[in-house]
Amino acid sequence: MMHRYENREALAEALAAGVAAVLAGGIATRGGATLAVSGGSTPKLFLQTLAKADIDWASVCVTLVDERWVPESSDRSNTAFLRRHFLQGPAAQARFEPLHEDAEAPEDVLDEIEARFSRLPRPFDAVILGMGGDGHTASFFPGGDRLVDALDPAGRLSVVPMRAGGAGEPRVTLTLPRLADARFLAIHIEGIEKLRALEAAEAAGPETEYPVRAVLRAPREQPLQIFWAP
Ligand SMILES: O=C(O)[C@H](O)[C@@H](O)[C@H](O)[C@H](O)COP(=O)(O)O
Repeated sequence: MMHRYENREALAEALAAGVAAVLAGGIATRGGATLAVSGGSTPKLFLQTLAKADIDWASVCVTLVDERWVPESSDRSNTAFLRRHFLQGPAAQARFEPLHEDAEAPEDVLDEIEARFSRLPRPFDAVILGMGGDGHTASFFPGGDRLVDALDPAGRLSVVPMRAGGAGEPRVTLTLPRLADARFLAIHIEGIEKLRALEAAEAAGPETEYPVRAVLRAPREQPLQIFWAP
């Protein structure tokens, strides 16, 4: 289902209101809620808006859909981005589950990260994905060395490392099955270039070409929500 807004402010307000309602619903019915968000640049305004929502943030667990393997002191760190733009004000009460640990390579600590994520409630209440102009989402990059594992709908892992030409540093990413069963699943994109890339991804073709296809094609009870503004 496609939601188009006149501008990015209106999109941020609408998406934040929708996610806050989903989280409040999770808290009311299950006593807690889980939210996985994307890094990159697009989510900043949405996250700043969501952080002010009047919900019981202490009952919310927040995590990332993917992380760049850099220390938190790096301006490439999605964790640092979240701490700066989201885990502030009321939302500072949320519990943050990091995807990164202090180690040279993701493989050094992968078992610990996998174990932590396997203990989180499943499915997530809300997952908000971004998308790159090359059709990647989370760290499902075209040409990624673990792309097939990450997109395996029957895969049992929650987290895989990923290296790809377009990715910069090594990444860790939640896997397709861990993300695609979210109660509320959204892709948030802005700008005409990303809209065109999404349209290209909606056409027939292999998932390895535009990995976001795996998300677009995942069978779901509730429709995937796409949020776009120019
Ligand atoms: O860590 C990351 O890089 C993201 O989670 C990634 O999947 C992001 O959503 C897209 O690359 C879009 O990024 P922009 O919003 O910066 O265009």
